[in-house]
Amino acid sequence: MGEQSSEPHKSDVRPLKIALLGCGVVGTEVVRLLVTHQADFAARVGVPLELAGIAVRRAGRRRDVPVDPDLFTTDAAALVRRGDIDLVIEVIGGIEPARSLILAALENGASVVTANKALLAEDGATLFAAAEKHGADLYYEASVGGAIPLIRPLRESLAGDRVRRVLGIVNGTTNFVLDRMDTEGTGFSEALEEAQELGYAEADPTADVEGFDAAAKAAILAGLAFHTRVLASDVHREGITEVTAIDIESARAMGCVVKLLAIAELSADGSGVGVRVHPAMIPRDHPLASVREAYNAVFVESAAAGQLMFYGAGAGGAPTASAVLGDLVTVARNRVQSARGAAASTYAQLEVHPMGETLTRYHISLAVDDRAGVLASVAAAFSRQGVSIQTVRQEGRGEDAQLVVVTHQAADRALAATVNDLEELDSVREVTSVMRVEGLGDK
Ligand SMILES: NC(=O)C1=CN([C@@H]2O[C@H](COP(=O)(O)OP(=O)(O)OC[C@H]3O[C@@H](n4cnc5c(N)ncnc54)[C@H](O)[C@@H]3O)[C@@H](O)[C@H]2O)C=CC1
Ligand SMILES: N[C@@H](CC=O)C(=O)O
Ligand code: NA
Repeated sequence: MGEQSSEPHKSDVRPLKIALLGCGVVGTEVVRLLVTHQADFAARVGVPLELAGIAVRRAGRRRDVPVDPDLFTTDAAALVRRGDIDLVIEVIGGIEPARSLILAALENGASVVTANKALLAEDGATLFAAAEKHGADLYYEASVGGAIPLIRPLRESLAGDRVRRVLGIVNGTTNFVLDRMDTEGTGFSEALEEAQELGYAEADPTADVEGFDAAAKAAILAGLAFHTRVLASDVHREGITEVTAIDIESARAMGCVVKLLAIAELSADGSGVGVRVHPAMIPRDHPLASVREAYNAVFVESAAAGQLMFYGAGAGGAPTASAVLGDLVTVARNRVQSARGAAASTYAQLEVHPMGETLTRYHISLAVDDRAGVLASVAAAFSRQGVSIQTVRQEGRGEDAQLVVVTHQAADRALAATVNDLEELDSVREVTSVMRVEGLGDK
């Protein structure tokens, strides 16, 4: 920062008091930045912001934050109910006690900033209703894409356009793991441990590697993009635990890289949305292929704006704290002006279509017998499900014979049924790799 107020705040102005819930990876950085840049915050908001309490799970732990130790409490419920608290930052994560604490804070009239995508994608409606009822703000920029401004552009900048598709990498941990597997041949567990040490992973990293975190983010993005309500449980979800070194090699052989993608699309007739999270191969010259380490990137396609791309640090303490503090300044400014941000817009009430109806393309590698007629039997399996093949090539001979098939677009259900059929063929010794392909065009 470094920017200073040209007019120092007046000492008789009542500061806005902040309760911080959780002092882990993100919370620690929030405190550090809030304290270090106190004067800038006061200048930007118009009144000083004062950290009035920090709720932690365990008392007495040595914490590397520059504040009075008396601010720490293990009684988060009492802290959010205090009459002097204006703003609450929730960075505990998970469903409970975060939900009860946010509801109590809103009932108490405080505005809330949260990074908690799991909670928003499970029960955001209850939280937004409480914010509305009590005339408070509920902001959540850090919940998707860490530091990257995504919530505000969708909620405000694109509010006059019609979004058709959102496609991106929204989980830093899995991108970090897949990137290490691809570029350095690192094993899955080793790469995951490194991501945990760097503070990217959720408290339970299953949420990352099984795609729950990305599914929650996809639900939030889809809801905002299409003005509807989407829950994490509506999202088709596949994580990266089944991605093998063979998949990564197969992708490389076809000039692709494997990424965990989150995709939300409006159906052709606009009557519904499809929302999915799964690993997919994308061409190495696709912009998403160059998203490395824990970075995130999201494409938004809309009717008037065309294609927009948002890129940046999707995880980590300081980047996430940046988004939290951006929201904090906004809700604090609103409070100073006795104003509120716009309520959540969910008027469209779109149906969420099942994955089976979604049009996708598959890359399939098969270990096959190397004899006449095998290609015909494989092609027949595709044809039985009405799936058109774009390319097929044989690699290796004899015991090493492999067929690599890339399909045209088809309903995902037909592609999955084709894979089942292939597994039953005598001439197919093993289906060695199956993965969806994105970014090759729609046909
Ligand atoms: N770490 C990251 O890169 C990002 C995290 N987020 C979200 O930010 C939130 C916080 O994440 P992290 O800081 O990484 O998690 P963390 O696990 O490092 O920190 C959470 C803290 O909350 C504390 N806590 C648990 N129960 C508590 C209670 N009842 N009262 C007070 N404190 C309690 C824990 O002891 C822990 O210190 C989560 O919702 C996460 O999904 C969002 C974007 C990025
Ligand atoms: N665990 C998440 C943190 C940010 O949301 C991730 O890895 O992206
Ligand atoms: Na963000």
